[in-house]
This record gives sequence, structure tokens and C-alpha cells, in this order.
Amino acid sequence: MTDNAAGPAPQAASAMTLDNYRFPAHRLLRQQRTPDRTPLVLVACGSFSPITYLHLRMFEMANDYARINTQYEVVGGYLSPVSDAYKKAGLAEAHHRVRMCELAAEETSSWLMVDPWEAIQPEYTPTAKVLDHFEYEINHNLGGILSEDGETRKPARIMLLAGADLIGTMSTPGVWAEKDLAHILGNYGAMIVERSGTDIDEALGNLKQWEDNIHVLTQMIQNNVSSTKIRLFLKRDVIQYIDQHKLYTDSDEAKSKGKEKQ
Ligand SMILES: Nc1ncnc2c1ncn2[C@@H]1O[C@H](COP(=O)(O)OP(=O)(O)OP(=O)(O)O)[C@@H](O)[C@H]1O
Ligand SMILES: NC(=O)c1ccc[n+]([C@@H]2O[C@H](COP(=O)(O)O)[C@@H](O)[C@H]2O)c1
Repeated sequence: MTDNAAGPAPQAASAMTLDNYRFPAHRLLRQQRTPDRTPLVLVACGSFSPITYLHLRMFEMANDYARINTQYEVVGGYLSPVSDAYKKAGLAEAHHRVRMCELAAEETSSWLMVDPWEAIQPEYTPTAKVLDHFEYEINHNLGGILSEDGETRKPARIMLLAGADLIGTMSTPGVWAEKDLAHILGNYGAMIVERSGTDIDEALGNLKQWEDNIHVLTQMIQNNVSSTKIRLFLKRDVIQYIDQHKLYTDSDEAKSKGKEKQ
């Protein structure tokens, strides 16, 4: 996907609260550039604590894959950081994670956006509901995407973008509600990026019934995650943000572990 040529976000994702929330659409391609394709919006749900180069790379891989192997045209990409109610050990607070995602998206991409809706909810929101939120905002509130010839409006296909480890948890009994899996994989679909350490066939083991809706993206080059992370952080504002707010220090972790016990 090429630059949407839109200006900066009218309102920073990290400045949004439940009271002033507005769905970020400043980089969403409102009119398709290509005829005869279905508009596609990619949504990555996760902790992003902190966001790394590989989270961003997943989107570029998915965009290339969609262009070459499918009839979709990617019209938008969103990071949706999980809320504090997720209570995973060691997570920085949601507002910091949203801000880091925002810095990374602004610095390194011309099309990615951060939607803080999930992050600002007081309760944990299951991923199926997060995808419903995107469906509602894009296809109901915004009325879908204008076709390339300007003649019709088409609903965008919303798809989950995730790493193989996440899809592996879907094959693990008890982690996901069966009806949520049917909704996510049956109605939306997923693009899954191979990840070293996860056997993709095993990860997809119990999900065969939805295989037509699951696109597996193979990594030509396996990444050395930690060194790549370090390179991103040194170059980008994210490392400065982590320093400035003293995130991921011992005291910060102790704070979040304390919270977890409450
Ligand atoms: N190296 C990678 N290759 C493929 N997918 C990745 C990679 N790193 C992260 N992802 C995917 O990005 C999404 C968000 O990841 P998330 O921040 O929740 O966890 P994580 O990056 O695995 O970090 P943690 O160590 O905190 O679990 C998930 O779908 C995850 O599978
Ligand atoms: N039942 C569910 O909807 C469900 C279960 C497990 C993980 N998830 C999501 O997966 C993402 C990644 O989670 P982890 O960082 O724990 O791997 C998070 O966004 C989380 O909300 C959702």
C-alpha cells in the first residue's frame, strides 16, 4: 500500500479517553486505488509492551502477501493494544503502550494507525469484540470504502493479523471461547505470520475447519528478534520514551506484579 497522503491524526490516540474517543481514520484509504479487489483492513491485537520492529514488519509482510496472493487491497492497518484489565505480568500501563505504538507507527510507517479503543476500556475486551468494533466503525459508521471508479461503496473485510504463537493459543483448549473462534476465523479470517519457536502445523492443528480463512505467511528470513529490537529502539523515539518514563525497570515490574495480585 502506498501513502494515503492524509495529514496527521486530528487527535492523538494516546490523548483519547472514553469521553473524547474518535475512531482514527486519518490514514485509512477511503477510496480504493485498484479495481476488482476487496478492501481489506488488518488489525493486530496484542500487548505491544513495547512495540518492536517485528510487530511493524508483520503488517508489511501481510500487505505484500495480500497484493501478490489474494484479491484483497489493503486499505488500512491498525494496532490495538490490550487494556490494563488484561493483567499480564510485566506489561507497561496501557497509555504508555498506546503512546509507544503511536510513536513507532508515525516514525516508521505511512499507513499504520493505533486505535486506543480497546486499551481505554475498563474491562478486558475479547478479540472477537475488538474486531466487531472495527467492523462497526468502518462499515457502519464510515459506510465502507469507495470503489476505485467512485461508483459504489464496498464493505471492508476486517482481518486479524497475528503471529503463529497467537494462533497456537487458539488450538489450545480453554483459552478462547468456541463461539469467538468461530466468529473470528469463520466470519473475519486471519493472516498468520510464521514465528520461530512455533510449529505452524501444530499451531493450526485444531483449526482445520476454518483453513480457507487462515492465510499463512511464511518468513523467508527468520529474524533474530532481540538484535532487531535493539536496532529499532536505538534508532527510534520509542527507546527515548522508555527511558523518560522509566518503563521496564525493576520497580516498574514490581508495580505491575503488585497490581496483578489485587
Ligand atoms: N517475531 C515475531 N514473528 C511473528 N509474529 C510476531 C513476532 N513478534 C510478535 N508477533 C505477533 O505480534 C502480535 C502481538 O504480540 P504481543 O505484543 O502480544 O506479544 P509478543 O510480541 O509475543 O511479546 P511478549 O513477549 O510480551 O509475549 C501477536 O500476534 C504475536 O504473535
Ligand atoms: N479469548 C480471547 O479473545 C483471547 C485469548 C487469548 C489472547 N487474546 C488476545 O491475544 C493478544 C495477545 O495476547 P498475549 O500477549 O497474551 O500473547 C491480546 O490482544 C489478547 O487480547 C484474546
